[in-house]
Amino acid sequence: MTPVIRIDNLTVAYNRHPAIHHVSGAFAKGSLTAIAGPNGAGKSTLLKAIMGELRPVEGRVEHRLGRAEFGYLPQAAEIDRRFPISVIDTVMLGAWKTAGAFGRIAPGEMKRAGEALSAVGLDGFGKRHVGSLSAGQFQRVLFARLLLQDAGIILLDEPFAAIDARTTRDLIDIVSRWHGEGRTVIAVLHDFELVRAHFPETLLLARELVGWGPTADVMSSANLLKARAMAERWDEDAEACGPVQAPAA
Ligand SMILES: Nc1ncnc2c1ncn2[C@@H]1O[C@H](COP(=O)(O)OP(=O)(O)OP(=O)(O)O)[C@@H](O)[C@H]1O
Repeated sequence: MTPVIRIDNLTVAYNRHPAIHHVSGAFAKGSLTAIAGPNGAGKSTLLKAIMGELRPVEGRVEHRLGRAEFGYLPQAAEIDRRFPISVIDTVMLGAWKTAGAFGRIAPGEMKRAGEALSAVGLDGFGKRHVGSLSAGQFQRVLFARLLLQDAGIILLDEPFAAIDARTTRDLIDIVSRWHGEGRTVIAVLHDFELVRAHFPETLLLARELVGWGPTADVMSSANLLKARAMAERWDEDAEACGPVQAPAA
């Protein structure tokens, strides 16, 4: 295995309370990994630490990748869709890597944005305001933006939450295509059926690491029980840890 991201004894805290604690391991280049675990297990925190958005209080995330190599889909709840922006302009935000000085759009990017919208089944939606879309349509737009960004590492936070079965199927097809193209995909998921059906690797988290490896091994009944017990124990016992965390520069 060729590791593309190594995690070494990683602890991330909010106001000195650890959200994830002493996590170590590595993501192989081209792997497709689910991050699973109970509510509050630290899944989103781990994703943000991998991106460099949160700074560890202990340990480190190691890679040799620039910011442009990371494509990120935040949780839907973190996005304000009242911002007055069209569908096509939202997709074009994925082209920032190739945008010139003062955000000038490189020739051909508009065409690629249209193609990305087609690929997610949203032909003809370009001029619509994002606030007018259904949750599933908006998620398709965010996938189109990732298609345009063309990143080597794709981080998805609950990409299939609150969307219907057909949209989920279509978006899983895109995830599988990214995997087939050799990209490294890491997705936070709460739906264990989806994890078992579509994700070869799983990182099971309950603030501490419960297991990390082939999904069939990691998602055992014993590990899931352990994860639940660990999460409940942490809720009661979470202690202050390390210095106050500063936001990443
Ligand atoms: N900005 C923040 N400030 C303070 N505490 C936070 C912040 N973000 C998350 N936390 C806390 O850190 C812990 C881990 O949160 P995180 O969102 O990473 O978990 P999660 O596994 O993604 O949860 P869920 O499945 O509910 O989305 C939780 O106890 C949460 O309340």
